[in-house]
Amino acid sequence: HGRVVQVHSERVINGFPEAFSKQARIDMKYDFDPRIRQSCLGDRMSSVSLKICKMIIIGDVSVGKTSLVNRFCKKAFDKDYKATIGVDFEVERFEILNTPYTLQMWDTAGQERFQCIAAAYYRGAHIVTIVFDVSDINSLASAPKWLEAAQKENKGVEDLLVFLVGTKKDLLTPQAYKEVEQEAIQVANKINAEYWAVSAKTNENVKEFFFRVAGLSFEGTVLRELEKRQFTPVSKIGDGVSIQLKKEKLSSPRRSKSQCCN
Ligand SMILES: Nc1nc2c(ncn2[C@@H]2O[C@H](COP(=O)(O)OP(=O)(O)OP(=O)(O)O)[C@@H](O)[C@H]2O)c(=O)[nH]1
Repeated sequence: HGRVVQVHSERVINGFPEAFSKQARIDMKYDFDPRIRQSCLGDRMSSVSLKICKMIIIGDVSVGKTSLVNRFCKKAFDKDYKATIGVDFEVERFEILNTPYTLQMWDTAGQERFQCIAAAYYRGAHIVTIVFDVSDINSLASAPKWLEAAQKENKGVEDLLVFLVGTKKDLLTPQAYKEVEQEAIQVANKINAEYWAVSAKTNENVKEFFFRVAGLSFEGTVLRELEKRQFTPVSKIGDGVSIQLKKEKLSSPRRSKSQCCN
C-alpha cells in the first residue's frame, strides 16, 4: 500500500486536462469532479486500490500509431516506417491529484494480415484511440469500422472512452488542415469520440492528448470506485477508515460491466 513507485515529475497532473476541440469533446466540464478532488487530495484514494486503465490504439496501416506512442513514451521520432507485428505494449505511470495512476498502451498493427492477432488484445479496453492520418482522408473514413471492431471484442461495455486522433498535422498547411478538421469533427460526433489533431514529428499536442486521456479515464475510475464505496457498509467516504478492495491481476482478461479499471 501507499506510493511505492516514484512518478516522474513530467507525469504529474493536478489541473483538469483540456479538450482539443470545443466541437468534439467527450464531456463539457472544466475541472475534476469536486468529489474526486476532495477524496484524492485528502489522500484517501491512493492507498486503497490500484488504478490501471487499458488503452488500445487502432487504425489503418501506417497512419502513425507507433510514432504517437513513441513520441510520448520515449521522446523519439523515427521517419522510417517499421510495421508493427501484432501488438506492442507500453506503460506510463502518472500521479493525478496525489494518486498513482497507470495507463497501459496497446499499440496494435494496422496491417490486415496481423488483424486477428491484434484483435485478441482489444479485450478489456477502457479507452479506444482510433488514429487516422490527416493527409489521407481514406484513413478517416475507416474510423467507424475500427470502432466496431473494438466494440465487438468488448460487448456489453457501455463506458468505453473513445478518441479520434488525426496525426501528421505537420504535413498539411493550416488551410488544408482546417478542411480535414471539419470532416473529422463530423465523424467524431457520429461515433461519440473526442477529436484531437497531433504531430509525432513536431510533438504538437502529443503530451496534451495523453494527459487528457489520463485525466478523463482516471476520473471515470475514481468516480466508479466512490460509487462502489457508497454501497459498502463498512466504510463511508470521509470517515477515515481504510477499506480493503480486492486487487485484480494486471493480466485479468476482462472486467465486469461496472468495475472498469479497479
Ligand atoms: N510527417 C510525419 N510523419 C509521421 C508522423 N507520424 C508518423 N509518421 C510517419 O509515418 C510512417 C508510419 O508511422 P508508424 O507510426 O509506424 O505507423 P503505424 O500506424 O504504427 O503503422 P502500423 O502499426 O504498421 O499500422 C513512418 O514513416 C513515420 O515516420 C507525423 O506526425 N508526421
